[in-house]
Amino acid sequence: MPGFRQSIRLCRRRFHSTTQPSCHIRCPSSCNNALNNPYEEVVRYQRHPEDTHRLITLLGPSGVGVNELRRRLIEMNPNIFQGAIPHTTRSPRGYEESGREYYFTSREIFDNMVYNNRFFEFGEYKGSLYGTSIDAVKEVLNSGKICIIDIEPNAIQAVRTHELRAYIIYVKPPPLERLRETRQDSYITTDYYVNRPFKDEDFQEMEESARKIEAQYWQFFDQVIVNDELQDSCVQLLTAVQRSQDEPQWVPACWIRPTAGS
Ligand SMILES: Nc1ncnc2c1ncn2[C@@H]1O[C@H](COP(=O)(O)OP(=O)(O)OP(=O)(O)O)[C@@H](O)[C@H]1O
Repeated sequence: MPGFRQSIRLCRRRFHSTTQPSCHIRCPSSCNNALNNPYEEVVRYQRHPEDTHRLITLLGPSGVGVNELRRRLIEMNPNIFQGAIPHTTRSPRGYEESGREYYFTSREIFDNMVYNNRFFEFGEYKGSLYGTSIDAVKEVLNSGKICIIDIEPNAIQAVRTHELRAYIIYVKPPPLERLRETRQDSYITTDYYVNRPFKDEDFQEMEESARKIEAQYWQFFDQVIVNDELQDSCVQLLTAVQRSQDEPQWVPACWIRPTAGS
């Protein structure tokens, strides 16, 4: 879905580069806000085979390869892995079908969903609204598949719920020297160019952004993948995703419903 990726990405970029609030993140009232609380009670959690899968959430600085990794994982086995279909208020193009590329909705319905906190994040790009909804994620999970989405760091709180039990994977840039070597033939999408080769300042921006994300959110990462060689990163991602579903993990205690007397 290049259209969506590009639109939401550019809408995110505008949000970061200006003070104009063009991209919005949902802040849930469930659990206490762990961001403001340095200590969080955790418990060991083992997913039961009949439980829905944990939501796989990727995040990282812009351009690091989050979307590439997500795309490759889904391509590996589309019967197991699936992204969430985004909502948009833009009109469908000839080949597009509602519920396949996007859920095409009116602005009124979209606004209603915003009002009812149904989006993890949403934003406006070229006059149209785009967003990832909780219901779209739940639809994938309820179908028995593993849902994999990418989010902005600010949306971490919105996915850390007992319903979604998000497993958060941080995609970290390798050192500058390795970025230069591995991205020689890669292209970055910016506000001005759909695709152009990476420059040193893109790498520096990526590193700066990574530092900020890590300083603020490190404690929420279940797994860190240094995206050096793409093939290695894909293997690491697949292993992490399998582990997240099949092996016991530490999760916030408030995700596990308290039993009487405990
Ligand atoms: N390990 C890698 N080695 C070489 N090129 C890579 C690697 N990872 C990603 N790329 C390339 O870097 C470019 C940017 O990756 P991608 O579009 O996934 O970024 P992103 O993290 O989703 O950023 P944004 O949120 O800004 O879209 C793409 O052309 C992608 O193919």
